[in-house]
Amino acid sequence: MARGYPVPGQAVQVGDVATAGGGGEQQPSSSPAGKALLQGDALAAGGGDAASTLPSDVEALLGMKMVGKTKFDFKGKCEQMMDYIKKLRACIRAFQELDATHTCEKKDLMKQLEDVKQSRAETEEEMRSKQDVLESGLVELKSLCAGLEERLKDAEAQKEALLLAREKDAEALQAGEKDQANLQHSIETLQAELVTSAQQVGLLQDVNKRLQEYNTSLQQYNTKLQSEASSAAEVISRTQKEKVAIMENLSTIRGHSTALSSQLDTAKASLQEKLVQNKLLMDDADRLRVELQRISDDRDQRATQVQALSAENTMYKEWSGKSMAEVELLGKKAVVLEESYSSANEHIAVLRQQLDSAQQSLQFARAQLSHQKVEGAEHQAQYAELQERLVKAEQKVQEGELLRRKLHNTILELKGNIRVFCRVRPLLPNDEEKESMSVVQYPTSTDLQGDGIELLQTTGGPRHFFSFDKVFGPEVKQEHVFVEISQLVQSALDGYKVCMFAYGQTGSGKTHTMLGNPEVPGEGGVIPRSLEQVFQSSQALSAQGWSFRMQASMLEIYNETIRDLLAKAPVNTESSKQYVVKHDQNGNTSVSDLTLVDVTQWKEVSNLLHQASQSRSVGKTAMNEQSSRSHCVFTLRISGVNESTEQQVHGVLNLIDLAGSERLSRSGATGDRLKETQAINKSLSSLGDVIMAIANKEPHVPYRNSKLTYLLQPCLGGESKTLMFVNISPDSKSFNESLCSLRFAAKVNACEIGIPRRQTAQGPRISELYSLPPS
Ligand SMILES: Nc1ncnc2c1ncn2[C@@H]1O[C@H](COP(=O)(O)OP(=O)(O)OP(=O)(O)O)[C@@H](O)[C@H]1O
Repeated sequence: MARGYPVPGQAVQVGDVATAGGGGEQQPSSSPAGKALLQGDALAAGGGDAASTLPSDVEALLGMKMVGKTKFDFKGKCEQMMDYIKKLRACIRAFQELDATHTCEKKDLMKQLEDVKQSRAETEEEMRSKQDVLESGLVELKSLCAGLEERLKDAEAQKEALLLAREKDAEALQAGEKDQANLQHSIETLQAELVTSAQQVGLLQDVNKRLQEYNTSLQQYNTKLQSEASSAAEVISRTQKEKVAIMENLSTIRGHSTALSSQLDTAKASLQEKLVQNKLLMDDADRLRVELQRISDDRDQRATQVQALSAENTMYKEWSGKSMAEVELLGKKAVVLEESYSSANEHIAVLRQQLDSAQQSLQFARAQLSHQKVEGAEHQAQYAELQERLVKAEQKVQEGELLRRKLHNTILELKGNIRVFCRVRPLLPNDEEKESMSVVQYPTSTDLQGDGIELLQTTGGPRHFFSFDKVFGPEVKQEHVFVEISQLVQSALDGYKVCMFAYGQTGSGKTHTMLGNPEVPGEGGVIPRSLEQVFQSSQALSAQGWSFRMQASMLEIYNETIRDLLAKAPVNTESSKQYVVKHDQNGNTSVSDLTLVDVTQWKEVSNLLHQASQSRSVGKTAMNEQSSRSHCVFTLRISGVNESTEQQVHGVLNLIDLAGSERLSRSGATGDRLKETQAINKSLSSLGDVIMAIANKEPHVPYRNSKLTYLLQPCLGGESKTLMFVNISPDSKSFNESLCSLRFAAKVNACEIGIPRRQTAQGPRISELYSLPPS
């Protein structure tokens, strides 16, 4: 830790609390002394490779013993000590440089890591968006393609239906044509038949005519035969007459008559034959007439048929004409459909081309993606490597930090000073001035960063610079504050007496720092965090044979009276008890009648803290809604035994939230509040007197002037490792109080109280047996 230590002899004022003395207020300066120390120093000479050689050297350095020429060669020992401190400082500077290098390297690595992360995130984002676009395009194309394929299917189905219909129509047409041809043929046949029938009719008419003629001739022949029969009868009569005559000539004529009778019979037979023939001819004529009638009927029927067929033919011709039109229409439709089919085919081809190109671009994108995945994997590997390096760097930084703290602690132990941490609270909404301005500034020069604080009045005037072991700004969280004190807490388990107290004006954040709000995660202050750490570490140590007994007590000093905050009876009613503070020869402090509670885990302590907070004297003041009107002391006594090594340790952890100093002129307190304020200011003033006496190395230190200073005697007198938080309100109205507090803290910081003692039988420090939680 590179910080300017107070220059002895410089004027310090402790304001209301402390009187003027030598001190810690400084002008800002970066000390070149450290560099000078390094020059010629064996450790610093390592330069760039100090990191590799330093830890073992440091261990050697830490193990170094001061040996004088003789037992009483204090001067020699002192010189060695000074030399040793110089080396340690040089070592710390080397570690700080190493630390700075590691921090830079860490920052670089973090930056690289961030860059890689960002570029990777960008690439991934780009790829993702590209992939999204392509995938959405592909999905669109696929859906379009699917739509078109569906349409194509529909069109094909339509086309097939149309082709089927066309085929059917063509078949129907063919059938129609066939029918037409058949009909034509049958018409022709019928026409031929008609012609034949007409010819037959003509023939039959001819036959009829000829038969009529034949009939007429037969009738004429009959008439002739009848005329011949009458002429034959006349002949007979004449013959008769002649018979007579002839009878006379009968014999003659009889012969002649028999001849004539036979001739008549023959004629009669021939006539009969002719009649039969006539009848037959008449029958023939009738039959022919009937036949003619049938033929003419047939002809009529055929003519009707022909007419019907010609009508049917005409109708069919009309119908076939119509179906031809339909066929034509269907053909046209088919042509149109074929056209749309071919255009759909073309469209599909175009879409297929598009799909192909989209698939190609998708493939390309996939290739790009896989390429980028490979790149991503490379980035990942780089990232992992960087992270590994980062982890290593962080480890180095942590190791360096641990070693730095160890060295720093060793120096402080050797110096025998009270350590002082300054904490500035943020401006609060209820700070008196609405537009209150901070009067606090922090030096930015690297060797003072985190250690320096400047106070300057808003109205101008001189700057007041102070440096402490650590300065926490308003933004610093509880956990970061605790990181800085965790080593000190650990010392309690090592058998040291550890005392931490918070000092500052009322409302400056003492209770916030010491107790905080343990119920809210991350808001717990030093007390809950220290106890949690102690319990955790003691549990971890049980694996190495350690068993611990821990006892907690809590008291408050209110109006110079001690009150037991863990007493069963209410604090105000147990007046009979006399709480007397005693210190034994080993520097152990006890308070008679004080309740001691065995605790084994944080939960139990948490309940105790809750109980104590109910009993504590708290009131509303003009400066703080919840002002602590007493000094509150939490004590944890730790006794540890290691059965395997027979080691014993007895540590004490004192955590004190002091009441806040306040100016009566500002607080305007009256009545009980006035009495409280006066008691608080008196005890704080006694604390200032004690500090002044120690700082001035006076033979008498007035510890007994107040209960507080008497209780804190072992802590202030060099028996314990002591740390003081000086809490500051940054508002301009609190300038004077802040200046007083800082001056007092600087004085405390300059006090040499001696080297703390460890109460243990033997063996290494417990904290060396296990690693501390990472800071
Ligand atoms: N570092 C901080 N961050 C945020 N708030 C803080 C901080 N320090 C103090 N406060 C707030 O400031 C107020 C006063 O703080 P706190 O009660 O701790 O002061 P105090 O010094 O204990 O006062 P008193 O002496 O009167 O008891 C509280 O509301 C507290 O929450």
